[in-house]
Amino acid sequence: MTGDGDERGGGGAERGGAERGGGLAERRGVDDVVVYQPAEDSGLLAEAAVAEAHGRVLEVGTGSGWVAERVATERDLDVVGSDLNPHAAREARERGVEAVVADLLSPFRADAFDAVCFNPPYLPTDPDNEWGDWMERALSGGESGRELIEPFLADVDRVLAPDGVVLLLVSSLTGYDEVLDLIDEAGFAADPVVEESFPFETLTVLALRRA
Ligand SMILES: C[S@@+](CC[C@H](N)C(=O)[O-])C[C@H]1O[C@@H](n2cnc3c(N)ncnc32)[C@H](O)[C@@H]1O
Repeated sequence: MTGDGDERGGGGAERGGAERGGGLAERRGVDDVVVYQPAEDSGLLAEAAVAEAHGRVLEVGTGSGWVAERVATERDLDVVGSDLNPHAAREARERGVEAVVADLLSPFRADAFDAVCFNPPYLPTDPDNEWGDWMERALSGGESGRELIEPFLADVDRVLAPDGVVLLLVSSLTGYDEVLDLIDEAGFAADPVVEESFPFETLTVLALRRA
């Protein structure tokens, strides 16, 4: 998505549980529900994944499940979505996507996937301004913008089958060259698949293959 955190979330996220402070939503355990809804970044990841994915596919941070659903239906591939946010996993399942609650790649076994897609939370965020809710989890990449990208890249080789591909969305706000360095350190070579510029950022989806 384009611009700052509000713009990224404003078009892309839906806030549920309107009643707060002990209201019905909180009593039902759904206070502060936020699931990131498809936006420009989602569209770019879907375009790249439809073009490049093969075999068994994992979408990390699936949010609404919209990207995973597109890959499954347009390519007739077996796709699993995962998200730290249980409300997202549920929404993805309601869309027909097999989805699980997971922290990045931790529960998945070695060599499990032929393609792994990720549109990470990537906005650099001042720690004093972090909201600590599901919206912040969907948007914030911590102070550097790379706090989710770093552990993802450090572990993704493990779950990737031979000849596997990783499709990673990168924003210029996150530090493109710094992400390329992390990719290199993780033993991958990167090729841009799709790229689009907006007033405040350029979004690129990179295809990573073992160097
Ligand atoms: C920018 S949103 C992308 C959502 C969806 N893939 C899309 O493109 O529309 C990032 C997603 O990553 C999820 N997320 C954040 N931290 C995570 C973690 N540690 N493990 C898995 N998912 C995480 C968020 O809940 C959110 O759904």
